[in-house]
Amino acid sequence: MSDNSSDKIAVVLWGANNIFSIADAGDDRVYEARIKGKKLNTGTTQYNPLAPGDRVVYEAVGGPEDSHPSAMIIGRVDRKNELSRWNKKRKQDQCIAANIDEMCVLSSVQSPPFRPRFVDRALALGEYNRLTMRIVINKADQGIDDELEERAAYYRQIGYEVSLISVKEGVGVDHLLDQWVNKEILLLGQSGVGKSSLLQAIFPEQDIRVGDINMKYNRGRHTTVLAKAYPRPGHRGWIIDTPGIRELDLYGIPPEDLGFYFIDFIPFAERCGIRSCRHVHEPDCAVKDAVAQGKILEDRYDSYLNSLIVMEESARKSKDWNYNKL
Ligand SMILES: Nc1nc2c(ncn2[C@@H]2O[C@H](COP(=O)(O)OP(=O)(O)OP(=O)(O)O)[C@@H](O)[C@H]2O)c(=O)[nH]1
Ligand SMILES: [Zn+2]
Repeated sequence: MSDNSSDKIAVVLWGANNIFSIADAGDDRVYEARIKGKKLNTGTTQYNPLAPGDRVVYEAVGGPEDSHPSAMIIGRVDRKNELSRWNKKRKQDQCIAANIDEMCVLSSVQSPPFRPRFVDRALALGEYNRLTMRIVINKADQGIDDELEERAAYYRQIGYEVSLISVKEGVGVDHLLDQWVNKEILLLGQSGVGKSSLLQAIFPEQDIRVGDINMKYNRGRHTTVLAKAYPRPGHRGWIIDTPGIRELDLYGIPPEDLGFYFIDFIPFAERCGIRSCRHVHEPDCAVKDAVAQGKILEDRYDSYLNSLIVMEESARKSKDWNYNKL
């Protein structure tokens, strides 16, 4: 549905078992909300009708004096974009977050070491979903070696923002926050890179241990809180944490299209001898030539091959794989 000027609109912060936490910038309140009539008409077949970042039209239940305000959700405002994944158990598409202004791929210099495969997979997924992306490398206090320096320079050269920060030493965090004013940011990162530490630094008054939510609403059911939005003071933007995302797969992308989502390949791929070139063993492959000439970073090509093998494997194995999502 599209929003009407008289509607009350709130942002979904998170949800579990059809109970949603929604925040209205207008009255600066957070409501515990349920869907009116149990089912929301969203026009999609996703497992979850709402995800963090969704704008919803709602009606407050009770008065403004209520210390635990509750609400009924009447509709969902059309999404400008979304990131979803395949829920293997339910065999259904599951939205991680909606209306994302920037997807931030968080990694670290050491412990855990910088993982280019994860970063490149995340970038491909973001490209596929037409998201704007930033790479943030935390733990800069541990010292950046030449290899990582080269990698960061390459990412910048192909068009991604790269930020080097140290949450521990407070370096770079304020600059990031300046860039994120009035934006909705989705944070993705592997365990241990400092995602909770970053969130805690940004929201010192919040208790970032997300396990609590799961325990409260998760008894006997198998719902994981995939993502949770934190509104910045004064609703000057939202930051969405993804505690329930342990791994990323390139859901939705047909393996033969993967090359389109490695943006540094695109100018070369147009010159490949075969139109449907996968840039593996095909003759006259301009992408492979560019790798040999150092125009494409070899390690990015390794990331591509690595993902392609995994995707082709799972496409063969699984009939659940939804090839024709788009
Ligand atoms: N040296 C250094 N250590 C950091 C920095 N930021 C976080 N750490 C440490 O890295 C470890 C992991 O940080 P967390 O914030 O728990 O990482 P996480 O990404 O939330 O990991 P999970 O909780 O497993 O998802 C902790 O011991 C932090 O103190 C940093 O900038 N520099
Ligand atoms: Zn090719």
